[in-house]
Amino acid sequence: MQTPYYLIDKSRLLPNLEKIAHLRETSGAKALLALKCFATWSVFDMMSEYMDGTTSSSLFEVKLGREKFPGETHAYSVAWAPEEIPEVLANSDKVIFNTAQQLLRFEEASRDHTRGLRVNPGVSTSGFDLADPARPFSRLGEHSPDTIEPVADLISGFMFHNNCENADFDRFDDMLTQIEARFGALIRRMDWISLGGGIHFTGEGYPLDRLAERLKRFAGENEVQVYLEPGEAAITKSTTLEVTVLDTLFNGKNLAIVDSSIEAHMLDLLIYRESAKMAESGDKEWMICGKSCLAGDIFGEFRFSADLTPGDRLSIQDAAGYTMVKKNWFNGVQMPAIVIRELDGSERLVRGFTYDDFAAALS
Ligand SMILES: Cc1ncc(COP(=O)(O)O)c(C=O)c1O
Ligand SMILES: NCCCCNCC[C@H](N)C(=O)O
Repeated sequence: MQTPYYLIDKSRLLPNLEKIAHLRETSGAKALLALKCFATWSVFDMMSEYMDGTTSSSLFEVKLGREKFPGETHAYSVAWAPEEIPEVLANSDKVIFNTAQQLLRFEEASRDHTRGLRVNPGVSTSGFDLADPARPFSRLGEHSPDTIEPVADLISGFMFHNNCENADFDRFDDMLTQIEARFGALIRRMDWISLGGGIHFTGEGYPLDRLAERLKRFAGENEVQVYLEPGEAAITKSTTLEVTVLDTLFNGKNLAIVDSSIEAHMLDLLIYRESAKMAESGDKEWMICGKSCLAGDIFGEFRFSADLTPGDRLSIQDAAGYTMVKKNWFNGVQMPAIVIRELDGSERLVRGFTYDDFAAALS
């Protein structure tokens, strides 16, 4: 297979999905895939056996979820445009408004639809200001019970999303208790509550059964159906970005240039200033660099058992979340193909990209 390509390995996806299924069974919560994180629909047939549907952040994601992922389709956007509403309603089971003003603006049009409102609890867990939903002056959801109360009869659910890569169950538990203290009276008037994504419950050692117990208790005490919206947790560690070394040089450090670009193919790492991950180890230190013209197009510094030479193949780990959905044509660098490794080990190319795709992205 010609590199670069994202390799989605179903045998590495499966353990995440099995944990999701266990959580659903033991807690009663429903799990919706957050398409903003991962929208590679060629594996939706498998994922939909373990999950209840999708949630979205735009009209196009709503339509993709409805078209490609059996089950429930939740439609959320930070702001809906009037012209989007008919298609949003036609393609979703629930529509979630970000503000009371949006809800009132589209009240008549959406009257026959199941409706919800995003609530910002003002507490969050995020190591990144950029991804902190409760950052100062956050536009993400209504903050005050006083603003929500007058519109509460127009909706049947709330969506809270205030976690980001949160692997600390006690912190989650504590924040949920704070949410109940502040919004409990309103929550008990609802039929369903989404607690969003950002809970790293498929990670190694996460106390899944404590989470299940907490969700079940929350649902029981408030008499609501709970939803979770996992993105990263659903696909973590399932995928690699397969690349080839094109050139090497020494400039105070050993540098290897690969046929990919962090800017174009793993943009989140650059945005959040994180290193890529490599499975190898050894005593040979190499900096792995992208082939775009950006001086800082660097995947990271890694150790290998042998020095690298042109033609060597490398697997950049954990390359599913917020990668394929954000890939771009910067520098016209060859966009990685998408390959699926089936459970029997066979590999199939599900999407390749050509010069025509590059040219068609602009006019
Ligand atoms: C409303 C909402 N739900 C779910 C998610 C998915 O989060 P994660 O991929 O961290 O699980 C996000 C992330 O932006 C979100 O904003
Ligand atoms: N690995 C660095 C942080 C990634 C942030 N995750 C994506 C965004 C998140 N779901 C959000 O709530 O904005």
